[in-house]
Amino acid sequence: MNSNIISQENDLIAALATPLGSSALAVIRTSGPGCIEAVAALTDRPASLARCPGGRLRRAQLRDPETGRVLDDLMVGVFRAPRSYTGEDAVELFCHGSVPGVQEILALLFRSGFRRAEPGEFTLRAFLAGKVDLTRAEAVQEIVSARTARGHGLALGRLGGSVEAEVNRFKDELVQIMAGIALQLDYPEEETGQIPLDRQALRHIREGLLQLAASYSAGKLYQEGVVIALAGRTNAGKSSLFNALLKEDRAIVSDIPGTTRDYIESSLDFGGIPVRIFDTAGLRETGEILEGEGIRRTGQVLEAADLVLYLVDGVRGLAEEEEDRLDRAKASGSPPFIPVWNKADDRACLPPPEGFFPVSARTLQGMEPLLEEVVRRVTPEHRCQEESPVIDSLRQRDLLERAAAALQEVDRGIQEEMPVDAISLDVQEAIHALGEITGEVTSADILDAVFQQFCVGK
Ligand SMILES: Nc1nc2c(c(=O)[nH]1)N(C=O)[C@@H](CNc1ccc(C(=O)N[C@@H](CCC(=O)O)C(=O)O)cc1)CN2
Ligand SMILES: Nc1nc2c(ncn2[C@@H]2O[C@H](COP(=O)(O)OP(=O)(O)OP(=O)(O)O)[C@@H](O)[C@H]2O)c(=O)[nH]1
Ligand SMILES: [Mg+2]
Repeated sequence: MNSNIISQENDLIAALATPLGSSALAVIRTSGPGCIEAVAALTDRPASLARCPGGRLRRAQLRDPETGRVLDDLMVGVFRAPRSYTGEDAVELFCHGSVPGVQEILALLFRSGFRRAEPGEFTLRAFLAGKVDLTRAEAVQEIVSARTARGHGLALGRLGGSVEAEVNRFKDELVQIMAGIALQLDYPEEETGQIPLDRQALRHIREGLLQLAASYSAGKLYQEGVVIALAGRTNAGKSSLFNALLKEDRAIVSDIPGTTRDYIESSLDFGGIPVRIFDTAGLRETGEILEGEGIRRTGQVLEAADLVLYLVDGVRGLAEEEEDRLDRAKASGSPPFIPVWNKADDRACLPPPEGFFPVSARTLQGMEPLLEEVVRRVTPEHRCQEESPVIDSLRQRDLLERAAAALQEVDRGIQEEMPVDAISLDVQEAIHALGEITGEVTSADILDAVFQQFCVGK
């Protein structure tokens, strides 16, 4: 990875900001000092574009200056420093969404003084220009990768500065406390012998930090989601339940055991949690080669699953080897599973054993309690209040925990009546960690690590 991306701040950069594919429009983003003139020189109206005020759109033809060939008839968005996303001069090209067309335009830009933007480089520049703090910059990528409306809403809140505000509030309180300590260090003669540190206030800040850190489990859940697999013996009704959950006729259902030969995957939104759900080949001892491979692949899916819905055909009942399998899974706790008693609509259905959820994939009876249980099982213990921000960055969580640990040291220091200057070091450590979250204090390595995770063009 490019580790000196920050030192190339003045380069002209360009990237496609939309997916490469056939579409109504495609957006190519460019940024850097002089980029307006550089793009203008590639059009049929260079003078007018070079004089174009910021925040305006102009229609133009893009031409290859060497051959005079027209590459596209497009709209050009002009932004003038510092009033742009990056804080630099910037130009956006709204072209026709043609794959070869877009590729030709990018190639022209790369021959004309632009280089390909690194992942996240536009947002990195916005951060370096002081347009956004690091939590908002991270939120930009979190918005792009959100998979449910809920995840998207939480990320939008972070872009709006919900995490930045909260972290700065904690930091300001600590800076106040630090100021009190500094005063005491400056005027030791006025020392009362009593350290003017409000332990209660410090504890309160520490709890707030830990609560925000703990919100990561919820943030991660809404962002990354969970994997749920349907398992059970052949004919239990896995594919029927899969179709019922997806509300579409996706998997083949038949009364022939072994209908599903390989796993099938789909996506669902379970109360805002993005779910990847797998229907698998039914489990049974078999000598048949093809099915044996299907079962091997079922094993792989089950291992990777966060939660397994284990289906039993309630008409047939539990097989002996099945009871053993469930007992073992229960004892080891892995993979976590919910036992489901299917075909409850059938008059011949046996009463469900203790702990089983009776359902019918056919009539959908019993689905509600089952789905509630699924959501309950995948939701982390920590449920945050609706208004409080939820973080989705491991980096931010680690720094919050580091700040909280430093405050614990402060508390210990006060209790053990350590010298004030020693205690102040831990307060400073906490302030420093919070400053790293917002990017107030940071290093090139940290920035590289953060922006590497971005899309190109963001
Ligand atoms: N065409 C386009 N759409 C976009 C973006 C973009 O960069 N370009 N965005 C990118 O993610 C998002 C919007 N975010 C943006 C943030 C700041 C500025 C900007 O130019 N800010 C200037 C001027 C503000 C103004 O004129 O009112 C500034 O902050 O000074 C633009 C978009 C989503 N939609
Ligand atoms: N009465 C009743 N029949 C069901 C129900 N669910 C599934 N079936 C029937 O059971 C048979 C097997 O269903 P599938 O969904 O294909 O079962 P499976 O577990 O995917 O089977 P394999 O892919 O072979 O492992 C089909 O004939 C379904 O119509 C149910 O809730 N009630
Ligand atoms: Mg099946």
